[in-house]
Amino acid sequence: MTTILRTWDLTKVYEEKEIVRSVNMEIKQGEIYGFLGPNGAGKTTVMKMITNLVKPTAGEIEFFGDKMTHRSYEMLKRMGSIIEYPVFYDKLSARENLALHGEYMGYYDVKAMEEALELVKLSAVDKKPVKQFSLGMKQRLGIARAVMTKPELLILDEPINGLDPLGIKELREVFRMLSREYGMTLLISSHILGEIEQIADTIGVIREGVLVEQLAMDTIRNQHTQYIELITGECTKTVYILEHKLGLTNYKVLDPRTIRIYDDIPQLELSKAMAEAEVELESMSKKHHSLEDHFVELMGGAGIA
Ligand SMILES: Nc1ncnc2c1ncn2[C@@H]1O[C@H](COP(=O)(O)OP(=O)(O)OP(=O)(O)O)[C@@H](O)[C@H]1O
Repeated sequence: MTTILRTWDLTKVYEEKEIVRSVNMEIKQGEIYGFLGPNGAGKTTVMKMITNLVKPTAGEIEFFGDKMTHRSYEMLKRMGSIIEYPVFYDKLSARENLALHGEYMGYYDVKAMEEALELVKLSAVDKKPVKQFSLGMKQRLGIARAVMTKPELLILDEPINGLDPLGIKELREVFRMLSREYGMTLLISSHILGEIEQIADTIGVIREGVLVEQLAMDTIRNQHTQYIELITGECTKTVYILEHKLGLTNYKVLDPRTIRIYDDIPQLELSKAMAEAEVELESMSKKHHSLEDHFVELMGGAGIA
């Protein structure tokens, strides 16, 4: 897969504080990259640097292998974005807004405009001024405006923020359509895991300006599947059996009574070994380590789900 965007040690300092710290992000062509992190983690700042709204303090950004500078106008034309809230002429209709934008961008193409409105299901909303639009409609119009010029990379900062469940569902369908049918690459930020995990191919997690994880969703799902949880009053003895009798290494002692085993071992074999060593177990159960658990751990307990 071709890399469309890569950042090398991207850093931003505001008032002597590193808001973004050496971020190495890699976005592949055609994927949906979910950029996840709690409020204030630095997502918007990274996106602003990518779209040339803010100058990096250090580090580099490459778009299709070419280094970006603040004069890379041709590269920037190949990106579409909505950073923070989209602003419109609110007395004008959706079509009038798109037409104005097209003229301004030197890209007046009625067919592209109609296609964009169709894509976000706004083509039937004819004369209504934008000020009468719901938040979801405004977000969709923002997307229509951003995709009208057929960008290769679409950057959306918290597009789902404030939307009701129906609005979220509609937007998700738009994202999938853009990715699958138009082959567009999407970088979407959110502080809510549930919104991102359903659509992202890759997830990048940012915490206090540091990219703490960047992995394919499939890998994350496979890594965090099942484990066996043991509750026992004889933790030390149990650990000894796990290591020396069963040769297990991938386990975690959660507290003096709870052990989680991530190694793949049949429960029967485990209980037999414990019985032979006369270890008393209060319980043994197979459990699922949810993605939510994983991300909450990764964020150091910050609620992002
Ligand atoms: N121009 C600025 N000057 C000083 N500090 C700033 C500036 N812009 C952002 N910050 C600070 O940088 C930090 C990261 O902000 P940023 O908006 O990038 O985070 P975020 O992850 O997008 O969060 P949110 O979802 O709340 O916008 C915050 O602490 C913010 O106060």
